[in-house]
Amino acid sequence: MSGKSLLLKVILLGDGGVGKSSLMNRYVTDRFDSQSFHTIGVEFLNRDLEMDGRLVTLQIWDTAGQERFKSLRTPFYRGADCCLLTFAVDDLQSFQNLGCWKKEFMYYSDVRDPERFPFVVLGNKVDKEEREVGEDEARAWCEENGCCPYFETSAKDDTNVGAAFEAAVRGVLASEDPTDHTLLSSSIDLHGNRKVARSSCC
Ligand SMILES: Nc1nc2c(ncn2[C@@H]2O[C@H](COP(=O)(O)OP(=O)(O)OP(=O)(O)O)[C@@H](O)[C@H]2O)c(=O)[nH]1
Ligand SMILES: [Mg+2]
Repeated sequence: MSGKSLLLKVILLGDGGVGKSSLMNRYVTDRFDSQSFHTIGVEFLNRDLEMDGRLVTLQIWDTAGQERFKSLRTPFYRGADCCLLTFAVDDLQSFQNLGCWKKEFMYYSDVRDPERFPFVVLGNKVDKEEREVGEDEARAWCEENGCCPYFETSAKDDTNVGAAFEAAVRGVLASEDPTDHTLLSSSIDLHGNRKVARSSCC
């Protein structure tokens, strides 16, 4: 296994309140807060994982879904390797807005190859009894919008959260030349302090 870690930037988009911050926190810290506050602007957390013998550092960017924060979040779309479009299954409007989120991402991210860019769709809050969006309906949207993978998740119950983020990594590794990505290498200095050096391979 290579000692260098591939740095992948994934970005969580979707309406305010669908659970983006909760999904990121569940995946990175394995915690859930039933009283979480709306995000202002963007926040990010890293998680290391191993996929098919490769070390990957997943840099998860969590954005504010509320419209009033649009100008704070859009500058962070550039350089994303994958976009996780998120809605809540108990909120029809958040599902109907998926197309707008995709458009907003495409407009501001300026991706090199829009046809091949990997999206993953997450229908969150499946632990809730009352649903406004059926699984079939969500899968049909994904089929019509580039056949992106779909996951029914619950940040609360930890349902499919890891699977969704891992699908994002698989999507990136399958869609692009992985040598395009930034490599992080661990090195030891002469004084014995461990440091992380950032180096680009291209
Ligand atoms: N039942 C249930 N509640 C959830 C789930 N995920 C998030 N929530 C709750 O939904 C509310 C909003 O969650 P957030 O994670 O803050 O939503 P967000 O998408 O980050 O919202 P913005 O930051 O405004 O864009 C909080 O009260 C969470 O506790 C889930 O899977 N199930
Ligand atoms: Mg948030």
